[in-house]
Amino acid sequence: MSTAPASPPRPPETPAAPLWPASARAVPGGGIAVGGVPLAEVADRFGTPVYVLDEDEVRARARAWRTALPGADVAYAGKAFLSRAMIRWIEEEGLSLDVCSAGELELAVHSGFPAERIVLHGNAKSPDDVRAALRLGVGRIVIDGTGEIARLAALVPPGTRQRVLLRVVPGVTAGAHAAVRTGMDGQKFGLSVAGGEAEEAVARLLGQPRLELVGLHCHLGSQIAGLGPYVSAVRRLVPLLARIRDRHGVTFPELDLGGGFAIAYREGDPAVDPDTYAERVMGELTLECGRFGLPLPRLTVEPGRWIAGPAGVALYRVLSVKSTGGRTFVAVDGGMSDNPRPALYGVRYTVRLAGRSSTAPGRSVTVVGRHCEAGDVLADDVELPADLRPGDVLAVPASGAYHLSMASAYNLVGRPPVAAVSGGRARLLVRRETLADLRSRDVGE
Ligand SMILES: Cc1ncc(COP(=O)(O)O)c(C=O)c1O
Ligand SMILES: N[C@@H](CCCC[NH3+])C(=O)O
Repeated sequence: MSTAPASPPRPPETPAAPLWPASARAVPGGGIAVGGVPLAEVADRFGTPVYVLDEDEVRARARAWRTALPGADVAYAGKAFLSRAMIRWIEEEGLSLDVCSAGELELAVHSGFPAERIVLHGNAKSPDDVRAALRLGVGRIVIDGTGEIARLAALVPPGTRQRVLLRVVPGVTAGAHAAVRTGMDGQKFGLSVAGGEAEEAVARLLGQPRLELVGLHCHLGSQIAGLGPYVSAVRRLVPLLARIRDRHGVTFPELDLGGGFAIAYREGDPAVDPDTYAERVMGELTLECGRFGLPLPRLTVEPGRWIAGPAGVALYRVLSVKSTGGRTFVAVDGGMSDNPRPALYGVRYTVRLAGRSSTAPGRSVTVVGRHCEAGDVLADDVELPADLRPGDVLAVPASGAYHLSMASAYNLVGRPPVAAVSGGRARLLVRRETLADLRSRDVGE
């Protein structure tokens, strides 16, 4: 008999987190409502698959970081999910915005986001990215490599200075999957602290009159469930700041510790709590700066998943229910084209019947997508009612981050729409990608 693997120990500062937006309610007579709107209604009105985004949840989550870290700069990482409405909410909540391409940047600025509150990242910024950043006047550009320094300086108009941060690699291993661990040497982002490349780049940057180096940046990785890695990063970066002060007589006004804060995907998963982050990480930063006689820099954090993820619920319709080889497969009308995360990182989700009630007993099923890969699995061994049938609406919580922003046109299915819910009303934010959209790009013979 096989025994279930023990769940990994949860760091004490990361409590189990709710899976659903705070507004989620059971609908009398069956189903689930979010933002005061029954999910079955959203599915009927906009079709499936459809992504539901709870506006109040996004705003509350954005505010949670600002409240936990008064005086700090909270930059939403737009790669998690970006749309005009999202940009407006983030702007109205007083956050900054982290972008990593001319595309994200142009959308933000053309949606009215103030360019001076934008931070541009990227390990391989194209000439278009850099030109757009300078033309639109972004607040800060994060230098990721030594070769970028002279190239950027050459493009800055004479008589002006561009504020920059330098992305460094503190040598901290953290993150839920190898593909999203960026805090240690041996991966493509940033410059090594241990190898000396970071200090060498600081010296070069300080020699560029058109660049104003305002601080260091690091981003350790994503879906980091504990705070230990952030504390370790502070312990590596503050001594570096002291060495820079001793060598160059410069103290930086800013320190950007990136994002990466974990959310829950399944019942019992841990998540980072902003207040505990503030206590532990600001506490450590204050202590370390005091130890080295450095003034406290203004902290920047860059939460992406933590703000957008739990505010999103994906809705699918069941297309087939099939028992074969000892398993029951429930296939839905979306999958790895709208959510590539299970295939990329082996993540498994929570799935609930959302459109009706059922008194049937539960049975264990595997919820799969409609794409042509056996790895297109949304959830393994989840309990769903035994009377589940084609046409039923299923809801997948924690779907707001890194689904649609990484969605593809695989199998020419078309990317799903996004509907915002708030105060009992639903409205379309992003329309469905149609077959006509897909055909219109195909211009050759
Ligand atoms: C530089 C940078 N900042 C912030 C983030 C946001 O990460 P997360 O969505 O895990 O908070 C990322 C992505 O991992 C990133 O690359
Ligand atoms: N795309 C990853 C996170 C990477 C964050 C970007 N640096 C995910 O879905 O979990």
